Amino acid sequence: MAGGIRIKALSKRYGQGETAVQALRQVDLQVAAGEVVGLIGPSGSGKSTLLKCLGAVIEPSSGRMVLGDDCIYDNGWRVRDLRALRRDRIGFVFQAPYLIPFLDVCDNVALPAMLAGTANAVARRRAGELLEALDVQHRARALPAQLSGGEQQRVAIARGLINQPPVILADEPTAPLDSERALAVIAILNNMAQQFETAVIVVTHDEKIIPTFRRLYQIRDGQTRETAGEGRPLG
Ligand SMILES: Nc1ncnc2c1ncn2[C@@H]1O[C@H](COP(=O)(O)OP(=O)(O)OP(=O)(O)O)[C@@H](O)[C@H]1O
Repeated sequence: MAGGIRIKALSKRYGQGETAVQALRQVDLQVAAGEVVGLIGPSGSGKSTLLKCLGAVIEPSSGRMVLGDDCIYDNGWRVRDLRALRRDRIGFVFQAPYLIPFLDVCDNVALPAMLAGTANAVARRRAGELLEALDVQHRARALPAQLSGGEQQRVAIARGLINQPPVILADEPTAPLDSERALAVIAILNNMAQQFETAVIVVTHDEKIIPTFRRLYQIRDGQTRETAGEGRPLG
């Protein structure tokens, strides 16, 4: 597989001895470039732990993860610079947009590219293109507080895409949005996935968007099960 992400027999245990918690047990998951999958499961089932392992925020206890053609973890071995990996190859979209209040929309989007060493003018031009693709270019000079919730979330998606990461991890990206805006965000993630060949994983409890996924992973007690989704059309 040229792009995308896959994990094999990934396990994560927190702590030691009697108080240890086995949060993930031999999880397998595979998302191709251009694909959007849902990850659902009850509270405490391991969703956040899985997302943090996929995002190289925490290290799994065992198992293998491959991003594109590169092995990231392999049973105790790991790539040296997880920080660079997170910055350059993983896009995060959260429930709250976490925009920087004193930077305008364009600079909020451009910042991760600037931090990765892209010249400011190039980063801002790329930010402008993404804002256009997400239909918020008219708000480029506004401060985040001047935007609606849906606009802020689109800006956060643009920021997640600025370094053209092969993987986007979205944690409850539609929770605060009404039905129409929630479906619009999922439509955008689908378009972006296809346009930029990005693998997108959406953790969600949101009943409004679950029927839109073609493929879902259900997680329970740290184990995943792959199911076919309804794949309901988005527009
Ligand atoms: N840092 C930690 N130390 C110890 N145990 C943890 C830690 N983080 C999570 N856990 C435990 O691991 C299990 C999985 O937690 P996780 O946060 O991944 O679940 P979740 O599905 O994301 O839950 P929610 O939907 O409530 O956020 C739970 O039993 C939780 O108590």
